[in-house]
Amino acid sequence: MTEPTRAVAQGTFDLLHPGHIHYLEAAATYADELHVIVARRANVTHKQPPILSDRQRRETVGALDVVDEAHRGHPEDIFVPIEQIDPDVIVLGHDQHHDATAINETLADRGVDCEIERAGTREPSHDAELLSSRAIIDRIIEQRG
Ligand SMILES: Cc1cc2nc3c(=O)[nH]c(=O)nc-3n(C[C@H](O)[C@H](O)[C@H](O)COP(=O)(O)O)c2cc1C
Ligand SMILES: Nc1ncnc2c1ncn2[C@@H]1O[C@H](COP(=O)(O)OP(=O)(O)OP(=O)(O)O)[C@@H](O)[C@H]1O
Repeated sequence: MTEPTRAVAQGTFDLLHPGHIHYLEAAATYADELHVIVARRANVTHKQPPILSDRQRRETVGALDVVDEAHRGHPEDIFVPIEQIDPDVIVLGHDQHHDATAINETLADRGVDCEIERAGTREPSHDAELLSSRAIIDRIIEQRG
């Protein structure tokens, strides 16, 4: 019997919304199993840190039907979980700043044979739909602050 293929998605996943679901469902189409790496709070330096703890974000993402396993990210070396999961494909989010060429070079250096793909964008389906954790926080501050 052949081994199931594995896709990896990754991100912060603070305050889940339909944009996250869209990304995870898109990533799941690339393989038999979807593994998600949830970024450590200390590594979220390109924007405001998440409201929810590392553990809560991992447990919530892991409870979604589309996700086979959610992993807490490594604190120092983001390629350690990748080496452990040994995916067939890493699916980047539509707006993620990561450079696919640089990731490919590191994967080759570390002996991981893996493709890089990029998921598409989910547009709002109605006026009030919020597809960003930051936008949800702004709405809370505006309405309850
Ligand atoms: C291939 C890959 C592996 C990653 N692994 C980790 C990890 O082990 N630990 C971690 O804290 N973040 C990890 N990240 C997440 C990044 O550190 C970054 O915080 C994340 O991409 C933020 O995405 P967002 O702005 O879409 O939430 C990884 C990112 C990539 C592209
Ligand atoms: N509207 C969307 N369409 C497609 N993918 C999305 C959408 N929103 C988020 N994602 C994807 O979900 C993953 C995790 O996203 P992240 O945790 O950064 O959420 P976010 O809501 O975009 O955050 P923030 O609002 O704080 O920037 C990323 O790969 C991101 O590209």
